[in-house]
Amino acid sequence: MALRVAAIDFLNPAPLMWDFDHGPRLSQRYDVHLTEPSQCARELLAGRADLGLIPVAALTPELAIVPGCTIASLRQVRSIQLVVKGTAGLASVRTIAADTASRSSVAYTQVLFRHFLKTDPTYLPAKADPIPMLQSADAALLIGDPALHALEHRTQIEAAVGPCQWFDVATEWNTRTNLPWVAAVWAVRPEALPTAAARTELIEDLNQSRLHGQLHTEDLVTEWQPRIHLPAQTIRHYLTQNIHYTLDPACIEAIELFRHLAAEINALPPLGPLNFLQQ
Ligand SMILES: C=C(O[C@@H]1C=C(C(=O)O)C=C[C@H]1O)C(=O)O
Repeated sequence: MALRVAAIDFLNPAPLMWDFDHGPRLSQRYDVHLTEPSQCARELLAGRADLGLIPVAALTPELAIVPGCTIASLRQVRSIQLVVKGTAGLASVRTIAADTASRSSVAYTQVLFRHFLKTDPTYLPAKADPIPMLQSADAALLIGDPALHALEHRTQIEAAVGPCQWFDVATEWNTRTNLPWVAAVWAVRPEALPTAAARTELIEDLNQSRLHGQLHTEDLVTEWQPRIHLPAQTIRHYLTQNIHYTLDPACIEAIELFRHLAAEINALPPLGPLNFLQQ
């Protein structure tokens, strides 16, 4: 039976998805469903998917992280923007309209304000549409492709709502912790992979797909340009410089610190030691 996969319908996971999207090899063994990050986590946790590319904010002790792949950023991610109206900076923010597609970025923003800045803004769930968001709150938290588009349309947005300051949430985290910012990992319900052979095959499939995707950046730029309507150079830079795809020791340390701080401020339940899928 094919493994049911919940994956994210944004540009950033595209390199991880290369082998799923190109050629029949994986399409026979995996049944992929694309949705938004918060929904991927819901599907995995409800047992409607066996494997999910899920926000690190949604990890639970029952799930196992598949080693090797991540959606992270070493410094500037571009696609997680906290747009603050006016010029008074982060300290002035009392209300944030937040994209409901996000789990990790909302929790990182809560850590930023409550732990680091010692303020506690209110979050207003919103659709990813910067002008109405900024008309209804002091700030807007945009994630994924809508954030990349908003950056391209800064002038129009500021013409409608007035001058804004644009904060890159990954940079804010990295400046304060000296660690990468980690958004998502592949996670699995371990009971879906009862044999060592199945676990080894999954780890190899996902890591091979990442390596192949990273070797095909120019093909991804060509494929995504008509889909996302961004300049080729922006897509290329995003896939090669903004997003970091390897779940290395610094990323693991970052997940641990993020979940520890998020639990301390009661933004997320405590997670305990990270659980990795063993071969
Ligand atoms: C880098 C990004 O990371 C995404 C953001 C997530 C979140 O905020 O919960 C989850 C998964 C990632 O694909 C992005 O979408 O911009």
